[in-house]
Amino acid sequence: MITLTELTKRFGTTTAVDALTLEIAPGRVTGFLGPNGAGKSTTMRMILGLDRPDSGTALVDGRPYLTLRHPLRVVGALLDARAVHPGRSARAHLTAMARSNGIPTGRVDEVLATVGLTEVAGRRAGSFSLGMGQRLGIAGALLGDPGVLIFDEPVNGLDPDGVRWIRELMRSLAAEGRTVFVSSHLMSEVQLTADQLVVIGRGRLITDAPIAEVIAASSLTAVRVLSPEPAALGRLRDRLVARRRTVEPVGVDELVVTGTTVAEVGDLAHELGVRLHGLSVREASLEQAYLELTDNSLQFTGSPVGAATHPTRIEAR
Ligand SMILES: Nc1ncnc2c1ncn2[C@@H]1O[C@H](COP(=O)(O)OP(=O)(O)OP(=O)(O)O)[C@@H](O)[C@H]1O
Repeated sequence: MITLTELTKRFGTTTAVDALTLEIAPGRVTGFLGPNGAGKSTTMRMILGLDRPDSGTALVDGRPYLTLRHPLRVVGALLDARAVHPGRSARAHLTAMARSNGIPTGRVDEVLATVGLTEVAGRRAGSFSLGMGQRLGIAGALLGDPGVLIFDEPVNGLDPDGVRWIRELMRSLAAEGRTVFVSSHLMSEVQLTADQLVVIGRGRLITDAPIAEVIAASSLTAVRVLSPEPAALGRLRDRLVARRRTVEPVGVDELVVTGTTVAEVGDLAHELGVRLHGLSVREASLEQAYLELTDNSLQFTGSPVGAATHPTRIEAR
């Protein structure tokens, strides 16, 4: 469990993280999203004691990271896969980490096998490809068998096999009851991997909800209703409008409703005795839902190609 309370970090006049209050629960993968500069890395760095909050607290299993006697046994992290001594072998790197955290060195070979690096364990980490470096970073995160895992952009630069491997690893870590907190800019990947979504913009919390709810709440998610009885369909429309749902009639026998669910429309139709010939949902993609959510919090935005201007900074509204 990770608990953030009013967590705040300023760099000069920039408030990178702004009174963030949040609980990241065990047993599921929580995707951490936000536009560039939203404060994701800074939040992760504060959880790991690498940046000091100006105010508020970040606790891992109820304690500040810096008070943990053997931190790797509580929380494992992959922040920057290049943060490895290039002259050391993968095995020597992990062995040094294990020793400094009171972890039996026999564990090193186990994690090397888990991440598929056994064969190259004696090679210098500096000679590793990007994907091998990511795997080594993940081996380090898993070394202490921690209950909490934090990954910052773990699939950056990986090939499709590597991406799938990380997805399956994160799912299995969560299924074992661990807390898995992962940032990414790849929406399709987050949609496949995460259960819960935390979105921040300009350092502030925008959303903390299950992915399915975020998608259902998008204005681009719509329920389509077909009925052979226009008058009855009109009654259904009136009732939905009274509930402040957005209803768009298509001809006399069809409605497209947003801000609702199939269950709500189906139940209402049943209650009003409306005969239905079709009830289906057209789901927004996570990317569409995310873009709607972050529309107001983009810090840097480009102009359409051809407009010949440079990216501009948008001031807070
Ligand atoms: N060490 C630092 N010194 C000064 N400003 C910083 C520092 N670290 C981060 N910032 C600023 O804090 C804000 C949040 O940055 P952060 O890297 O946490 O965002 P992010 O959401 O991880 O972005 P990205 O998706 O681009 O990685 C940005 O405005 C950034 O420029």
